Amino acid sequence: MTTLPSPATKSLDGTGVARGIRAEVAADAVELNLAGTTPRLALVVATDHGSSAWYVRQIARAASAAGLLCDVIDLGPEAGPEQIRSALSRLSADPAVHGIMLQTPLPAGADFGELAGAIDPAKDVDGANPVSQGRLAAGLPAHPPATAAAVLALLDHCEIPLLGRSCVVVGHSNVVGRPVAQLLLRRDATVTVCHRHTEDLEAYTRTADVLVVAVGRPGLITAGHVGRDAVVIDVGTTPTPDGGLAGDVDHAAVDGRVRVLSPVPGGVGPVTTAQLLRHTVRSAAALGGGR
Ligand SMILES: Nc1nc(=O)c2c([nH]1)NC[C@@H]1CN(c3ccc(C(=O)N[C@@H](CCC(=O)O)C(=O)O)cc3)C=[N+]21
Repeated sequence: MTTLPSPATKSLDGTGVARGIRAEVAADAVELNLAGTTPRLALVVATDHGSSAWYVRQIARAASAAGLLCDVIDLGPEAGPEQIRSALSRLSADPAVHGIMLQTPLPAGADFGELAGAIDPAKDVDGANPVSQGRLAAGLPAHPPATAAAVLALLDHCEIPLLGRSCVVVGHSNVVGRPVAQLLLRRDATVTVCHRHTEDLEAYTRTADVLVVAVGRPGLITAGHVGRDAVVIDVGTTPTPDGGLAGDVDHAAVDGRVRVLSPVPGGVGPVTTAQLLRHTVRSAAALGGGR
């Protein structure tokens, strides 16, 4: 009997996938512009958090390169809930705006779900309104959160089969874990959702053909948590003291053990930004009107 060599791990190229999506978005934006609609995305910011500021700059740059307009409405970290709500309501009523995103984190006392209720679901390009989340769960058309959509875009890019497969999602946040589970269910995967109170996490994650981890705890997933041949999507992005980013997966420990692994940085992150733009051109096409 010979021992099989450990499988080589393929690293997912999120940057390349994002580039492809941005090219599609740019082509769609040309068509929309010719038809008289310039897709317009509005970002509402009420935080001075570094990760949000970085993301806002990134979105603005990618939007302008793809032929979309992007407005940043910076209300400052002291903004009150009513101020945020009225900005979202005004943008929802503005026919020139096709996409609206409320950045997290929010000031203390502001509830994300409550405020996102003021975003017109037709413009809710980051799937934040509880109505969008409900529609997603009910299998109705809705934009999923961009990060959740990015996870599926990466899996689809590699043609990972989902129907009937064991998919384990670690993390049950409204921005990633829950909507990813809903998207996987829509594809008839067998979905298990684990979270901070799950006992014996490894027992679940080891069974996964596809493992999606989105909790924000570096090193949570290590060699004992993954089966050979698993496809692992690492959604964590925790800043490290040296100015880098750490995912939730111990990449050195699982490398060579799993079949596919999405890196951090360069995995889900860049696809998230591209997906937000994709949702915006889709909304612009559906809404039309107003330049
Ligand atoms: N409502 C809401 N939805 C969000 O999705 C949301 C938000 N608020 N607030 C801020 C955070 C931050 N965020 C990132 C997206 C992409 C990268 C990204 O592309 N990162 C690069 C690397 C960045 C680097 O090198 O520093 C990567 O992963 O390769 C990072 C962070 C989305 N956020």
